[in-house]
Amino acid sequence: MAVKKSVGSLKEADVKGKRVFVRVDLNVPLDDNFNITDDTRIRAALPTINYLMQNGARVILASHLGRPKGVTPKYSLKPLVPRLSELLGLEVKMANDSVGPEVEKLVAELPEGGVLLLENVRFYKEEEKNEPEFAKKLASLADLYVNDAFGTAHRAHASTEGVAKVLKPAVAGFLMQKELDYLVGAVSNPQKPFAAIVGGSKVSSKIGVIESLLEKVDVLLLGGGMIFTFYKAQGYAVGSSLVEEDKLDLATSLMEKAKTKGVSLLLPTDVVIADKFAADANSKIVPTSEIPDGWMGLDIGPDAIKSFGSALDTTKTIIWNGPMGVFEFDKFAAGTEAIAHKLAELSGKGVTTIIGGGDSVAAVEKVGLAEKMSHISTGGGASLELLEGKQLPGVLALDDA
Ligand SMILES: Nc1ncnc2c1ncn2[C@@H]1O[C@H](COP(=O)(O)OP(=O)(O)OP(=O)(O)O)[C@@H](O)[C@H]1O
Ligand SMILES: O=C(O)[C@H](O)COP(=O)(O)O
Repeated sequence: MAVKKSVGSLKEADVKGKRVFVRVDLNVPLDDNFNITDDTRIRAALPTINYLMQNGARVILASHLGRPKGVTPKYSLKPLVPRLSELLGLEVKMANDSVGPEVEKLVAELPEGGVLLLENVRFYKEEEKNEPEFAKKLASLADLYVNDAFGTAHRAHASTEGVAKVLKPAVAGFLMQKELDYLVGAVSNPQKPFAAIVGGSKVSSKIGVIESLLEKVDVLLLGGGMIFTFYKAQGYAVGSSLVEEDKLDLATSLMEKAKTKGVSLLLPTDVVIADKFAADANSKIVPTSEIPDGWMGLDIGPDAIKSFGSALDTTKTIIWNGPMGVFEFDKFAAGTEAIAHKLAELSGKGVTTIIGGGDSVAAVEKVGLAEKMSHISTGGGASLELLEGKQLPGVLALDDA
């Protein structure tokens, strides 16, 4: 079955005066003083909330934060209220619970265009267990369901999946739709040539993505820690670089598969090596075939940056998942940053550039290029699962278009 992307649209729902239950992903990072350190996910939820407010809906927002076990004050959503209110230009009301009489009263008092934020749905163990009774309690609060929590759509939880089965219509919000348009639409029906750049630490966590992309792309560029498993599989010495010994055969078979499919698979020809895994390590640049004992590859080298750049120059669609090196250390961030700059440049020339979540998004944001990309996913695990060709339970449960 093709990955579902055609879902009921919010634009077609009648929302005036209606109580609308909106599942958002406000799982944002907070520091020790409960300050939000990255509000991307809050801003990404605004188009749907603003639309509902402007169209006279009574908006009930539900989200999780972190992975609490039971009621845990440190995972309360209360610290988000000031920022959310500021961004929406209205005073958002906060409930102390996510179900029950107090919440029902606050919902009943909500004016048209008003917004109520429920407390962390994961304070109830029933949420992650997707218990139908809990889903029914959530559903009883509203007249229709909107899922805009793309980042949590790979979880079959009560507020992401269970409630969509009992509260109808159940439609996608604008963020959810945009994520599906890019991560399913643009990837399954790309403008060609289509290139994928896959990095990150281990090949084991990216097998599904690489296998699925090999069916679709013309060019596959590999970077990050996983390349050393590919090099070792070809008989090269890789020093103390990250290697998954039990994945050597798999690396060989992925290279063979690329050949059979006519995919041009490029591995970096040179690497930046370090004498220890640390920000202040000594470093040098060597051809990938000449890594000395005791040294480890922590970034792709300048020749690789050049050849990756030329391979990308002729493409029309690019998807990127996973950093090219240990970009958290400045000394080993050049490869990842160069790819981010290349994609920004190509975006300006009309190439569709999609950043598939997780650390690559953090890297693009670090260099201030997020605005330049066609699409930056707000989902880590969710985007990875979509790129692997998996169905997301939170999407499957929504009405068909
Ligand atoms: N050569 C390398 N050696 C060791 N670690 C590396 C290397 N290159 C990149 N990494 C590390 O890989 C990590 C990211 O890997 P991961 O597989 O989690 O990528 P991701 O898919 O972008 O992230 P997420 O899993 O959060 O979606 C980074 O922390 C980075 O430091
Ligand atoms: O940050 C995420 O990836 C989502 O909010 C999902 O969170 P979870 O991994 O705790 O389910």
